[in-house]
Amino acid sequence: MNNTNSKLQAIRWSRPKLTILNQLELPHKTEYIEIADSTAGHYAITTMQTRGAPAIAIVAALSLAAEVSMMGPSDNGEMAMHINTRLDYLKTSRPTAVNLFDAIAKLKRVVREAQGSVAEAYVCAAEQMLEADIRDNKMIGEHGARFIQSLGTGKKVLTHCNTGALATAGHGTALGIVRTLKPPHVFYTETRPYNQGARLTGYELLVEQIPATLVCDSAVSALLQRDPTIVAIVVGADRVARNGDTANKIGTYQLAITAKYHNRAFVVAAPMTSIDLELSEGKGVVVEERSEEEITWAGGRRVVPEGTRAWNPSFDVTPACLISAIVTERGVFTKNEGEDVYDLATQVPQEN
Ligand SMILES: CSC[C@H]1O[C@H](OP(=O)(O)O)[C@H](O)[C@@H]1O
Repeated sequence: MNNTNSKLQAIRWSRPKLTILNQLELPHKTEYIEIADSTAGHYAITTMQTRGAPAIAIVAALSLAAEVSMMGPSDNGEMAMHINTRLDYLKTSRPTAVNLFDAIAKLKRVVREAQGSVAEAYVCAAEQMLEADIRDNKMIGEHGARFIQSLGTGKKVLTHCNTGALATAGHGTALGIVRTLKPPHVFYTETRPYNQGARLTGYELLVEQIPATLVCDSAVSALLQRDPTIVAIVVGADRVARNGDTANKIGTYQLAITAKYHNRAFVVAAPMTSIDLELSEGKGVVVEERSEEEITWAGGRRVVPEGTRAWNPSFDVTPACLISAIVTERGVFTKNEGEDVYDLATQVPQEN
């Protein structure tokens, strides 16, 4: 149900059992761990055993679906109160990706409007999120591939972080465009300090047998200077504001700057679940800051002098003026002539 390649199923759901691929162990070990309830779901998200804006929302929703499925018959009122309390707890797992908050708001509405069993209504809604994400990603892949091809045939692209099947329910967003496009070559960044690129995107591209080269985050400007056939940088998103400002993995902003300087397209791939139409601009995004140890330790030991301090923001915000196009499942959106910002509330057709 989740995606075409079983090696790349980040999330496995067969009611009432949820298992996730422990991404802290990749690429050395392919280990699936069972998530039996919302406490385990919160832990898996906070520790980044599972990560990626869409995947975070889906694992949160399904972790509570697993819990609810095992609770047996209960009063609808009590079940609704339990579900809402646990959804509020899951909200505290990570602050930046809007997908989690969007999913929780939708699930609370399902509980409020349930006609029969609240538990059944909740579990069905959580299951539908898994299926919808794959559908959306396939559409993003189609729209995005066509857009990149319009920039010139047989061109190479560069991507950042991991936005593939390991960050979603399957196929992926920016890496979903790469999967659909199948460019002659893909460059991907390490994406320090968690190394989503080196460990996860590299793993996906090797499994899919797409020709690719890993580069350090710091090598991208030199690479664009050296290789004019890299036609676009394609990245994912954790939260896109109404004006197009985009919060994404740390390092994205400087990729957008160098893309602009080297006159290459800078493309954001974002399902509607990553677009926050209630946020007018990027200034309002809460950027998660993670532990210094994610930078100062590696392989279980300190790799810097004792006493080193580190700043470890997990995301940055790229201004809309640096973004050439925003690819969603509903189409590709560009800024109007002479405009430095988008108006996604009017540009993107709303769900009927
Ligand atoms: C389609 S994944 C979107 C987004 O999530 C990643 O962050 P993290 O690995 O910390 O969860 C990265 O920012 C991706 O671009």
